[in-house]
Amino acid sequence: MKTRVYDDHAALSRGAALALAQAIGEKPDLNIVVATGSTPMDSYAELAAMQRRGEVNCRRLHVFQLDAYLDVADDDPRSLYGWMKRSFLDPLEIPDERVFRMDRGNADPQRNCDAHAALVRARGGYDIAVLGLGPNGHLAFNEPPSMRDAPTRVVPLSEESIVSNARYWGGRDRVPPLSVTAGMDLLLAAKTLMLLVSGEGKREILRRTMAGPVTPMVPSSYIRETARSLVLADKAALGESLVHA
Ligand SMILES: N[C@@H]1[C@@H](O)[C@H](O)[C@@H](COP(=O)(O)O)O[C@@H]1O
Repeated sequence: MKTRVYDDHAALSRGAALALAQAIGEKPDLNIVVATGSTPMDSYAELAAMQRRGEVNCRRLHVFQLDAYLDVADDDPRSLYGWMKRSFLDPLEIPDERVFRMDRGNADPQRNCDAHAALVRARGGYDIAVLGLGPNGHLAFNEPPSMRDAPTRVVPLSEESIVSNARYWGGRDRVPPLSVTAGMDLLLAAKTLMLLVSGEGKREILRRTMAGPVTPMVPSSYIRETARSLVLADKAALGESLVHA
């Protein structure tokens, strides 16, 4: 695991966009899986601004969906696909045929998960995973406890995730209770795993991610086991002890 420290959220977003642009410049059709959530939104906007200036071309990327709420249709604006479309696919002008959704059309959602994981593997795995850090250390919707080899699967949302997503749904009772998520196995196998972390509210869980025990109770702690992981964090998230570590 490597760490890059940024002064604030704006610098983190520019740094993440630059890192992505460099990788895309080297391999324009790379396989990327992208988080929704608030943290990476400005990074995606920076990347889109770079594309408008002709500094990067993201139109040939292969984009994989990271997670989804079960039983929420893709055309619902609150779906995670809808969020990815607005924040990443549309601004970067990525055509539909280069996007791999977590197809939830099958009556058996686990079969969809298995098929999606097989597709990711058949296409060579993720080159880049852009991830956010859940309040309880979840990556995508790999809620604690999740082992390092947890597969792509249906997962009930944890209480922490329900609370943190309640603002998007108009109250905790309206948050969909089930999700599908890319597995820890796929995410940890990414050639580059970028974890974006911003703000003081993430300080304690980032400390546990980087310096606590490696444990299924903090799924994000497994990123320490691979040299292919990169934490991009602002000083507010890192706090004094980790900034100077
Ligand atoms: N399932 C999503 C994750 O993909 C996201 O990365 C994380 C952090 O979200 P945020 O960046 O808003 O803190 O929580 C959500 O529940």
